[in-house]
Amino acid sequence: MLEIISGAAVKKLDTDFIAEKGITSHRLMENAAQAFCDWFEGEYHRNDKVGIFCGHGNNGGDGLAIGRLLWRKGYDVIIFLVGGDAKVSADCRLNRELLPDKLPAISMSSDDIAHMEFDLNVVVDAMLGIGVNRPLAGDFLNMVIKLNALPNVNRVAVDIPTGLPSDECLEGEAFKADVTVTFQYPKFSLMFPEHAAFVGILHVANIGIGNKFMRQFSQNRYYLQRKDVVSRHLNFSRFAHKGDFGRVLLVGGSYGSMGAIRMAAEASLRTGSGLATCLVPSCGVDILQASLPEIQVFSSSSEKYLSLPYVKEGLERFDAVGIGPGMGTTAEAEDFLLDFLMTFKGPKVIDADAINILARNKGIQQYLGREDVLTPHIKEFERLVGICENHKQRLEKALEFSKAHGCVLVLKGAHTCISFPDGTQYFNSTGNKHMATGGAGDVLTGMITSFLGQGYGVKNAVLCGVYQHGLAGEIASVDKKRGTIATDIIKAIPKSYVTLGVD
Ligand SMILES: NC(=O)C1=CN([C@@H]2O[C@H](COP(=O)(O)OP(=O)(O)OC[C@H]3O[C@@H](n4cnc5c(N)ncnc54)[C@H](O)[C@@H]3O)[C@@H](O)[C@H]2O)[C@H](O)CC1
Ligand SMILES: [K+]
Repeated sequence: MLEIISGAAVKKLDTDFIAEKGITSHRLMENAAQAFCDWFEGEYHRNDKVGIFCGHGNNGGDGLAIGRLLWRKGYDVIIFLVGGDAKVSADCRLNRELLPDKLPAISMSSDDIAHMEFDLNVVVDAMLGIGVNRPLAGDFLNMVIKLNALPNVNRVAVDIPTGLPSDECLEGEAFKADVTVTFQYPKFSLMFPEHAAFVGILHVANIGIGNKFMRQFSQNRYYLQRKDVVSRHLNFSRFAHKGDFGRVLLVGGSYGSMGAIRMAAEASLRTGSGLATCLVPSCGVDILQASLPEIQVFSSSSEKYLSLPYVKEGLERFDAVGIGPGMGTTAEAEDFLLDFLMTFKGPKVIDADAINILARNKGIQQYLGREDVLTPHIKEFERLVGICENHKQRLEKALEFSKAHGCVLVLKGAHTCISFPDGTQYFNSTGNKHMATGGAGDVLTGMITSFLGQGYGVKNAVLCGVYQHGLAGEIASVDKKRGTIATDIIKAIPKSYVTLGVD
C-alpha cells in the first residue's frame, strides 16, 4: 500500500534513502528525471516543441535533468530559467553545469517574462515543487499567469504544480497542469477537489524509494492502487452455488425515484451477488419487475411508503443490505429507516437519503455498527458534520466521524476518501470526470453491498468496491466520454473483473 506522507518528511526520507543505498542525491534526482522521461515518451512525439521552465531548487534541478535526457532522446527542447538571482540548490547547480552546450537555455528576466512570445506544444513546469513555502509573487507569479493563459499547449507539472503547497490548501495562484507527474507518492494536497483544476490527471512515477523507507513517516494515509485490490478479492470454488455469492437486499425507492434502487440492485448483480432483492413501496413493484427480471421485489403494503412489519421476520436471510437510494426524506421514510437500522444488525451500506435522515437525528451512534458503511458525497457529508472550510478539514472530520461512530465513512468524489475507525484513510486512484453523473453513487452502493454480501470483510468490501467502481467508470467512458451515464458504469463492471484478472 503506497503511503501518502507529508511534504516536510521528504527531505529526511531522501537522506535516509540515499544513505542506506550509498547513492548521491544527484543520482536520486536522475532517477526522478528518468522516471518522468519514461512516462513522457509514451505521451509525446519527438517533433513536439517542449519548453521546460526551471526554478532554482531541486524541482528546477529535476527539470534541467529532464531537459538533458529528453534532448538526448531527440526531443526539440528549450530550457527557461526562472527565479533570477535566488540561491540555487547544489543539485540544481550541478544539473545546470551538465546541460549540453547545444541545448538552448534562456535566463528569463522580468522583462522577458512580460514580453516573450512562446511557440510551444508542451510546457513542463519545474519551477517550484514541494519546497514552496509562501504564495507566489514576482517572476514566478507572472510566469505562472502567462503559462496558464497560453492557448493550445499541453501543460505538465513535475512533482506538483508550481505554487501548490504539498499538505495545505492553495493561497493565491498556481500552475494549471493538464497532467501532474508526481514522484514516488501522491502529495496530500493533490487529493483535494479544490486543487483539481491545477493538478489535472495524476500520474505517480516510481523513483525507487521502497515502502520500507516511507513507513517510518506514515500518517496512516494510503493511495489505493490496483495491486492493493486484486489480492483482496475472494476466490470461489467451481462448486459454488448462488447462495454462496450472497443474498443482498436493496432498500429505497419512492414514487418517481425508483431508478436509483434499480441501479443499485443491478450493480450488485453485476458485481457478483447470487441473489438480489429490492424492498420498495408498492408503487415500485411493476417497474422493478419489468425492468430487471433477475431480481425479486418485496413491497410494503403502502403504495407510497416503505414499511417494515411485512418483511421483519425475513430480514435475517440477507447477508448484506444497501439502504437509502431514492428513499426520500419524509417523516414516514424516517420512521422506517430508524426502525430498519435497529432491526437489521448485519452489514449495511447507508447512502443518499438514508444519510440525510440520519443527519437530522441526534444520537445516530446507536444505529451504526462496525460493519456499516456510510457513503456520502460532499453535501451529504456536510449535513452530517456541518459545513467545512475546505477539503482538508473535511478529511479530518471524516476520520473523526468514523472513529467516533465506529463505522466506515466513504467520502465520495475525485480520489474518494475511505476512513476507517482504526484511524486509517485510503484515497482512491481510479475514476474520472465522466463519472460525475446522476446514479453513479447508487451503483457504488450496489457494488459495496454486493461484496459485503459475498462475505468480504468490511475493509476489503469497501476498498474493492470503491476501486472497482472507478475502474468500471474509466472503462465505460473510453468510448462515451462525457456521454457516460450510470447504467454504462454498471455494464462495465464485468469488464473491470477482466481488467483486474479476477474471475
Ligand atoms: N524524494 C523525492 O520526492 C525527490 C524530489 N525531488 C524534487 O525536489 C523537489 C523539492 O525540492 P526543494 O529544493 O526542496 O524545493 P523547490 O524546488 O520546490 O524550491 C524551493 C526553493 O524555492 C524557494 N521558495 C519557496 N516558495 C517560494 C515562492 N513562493 N517564491 C519563490 N521562491 C520560493 C525556497 O526558499 C527554496 O529556495 C520536489 O518537489 C521534487 O521535484 C528531488 O529530485 C529528489 C527526490
Ligand atoms: K513543479
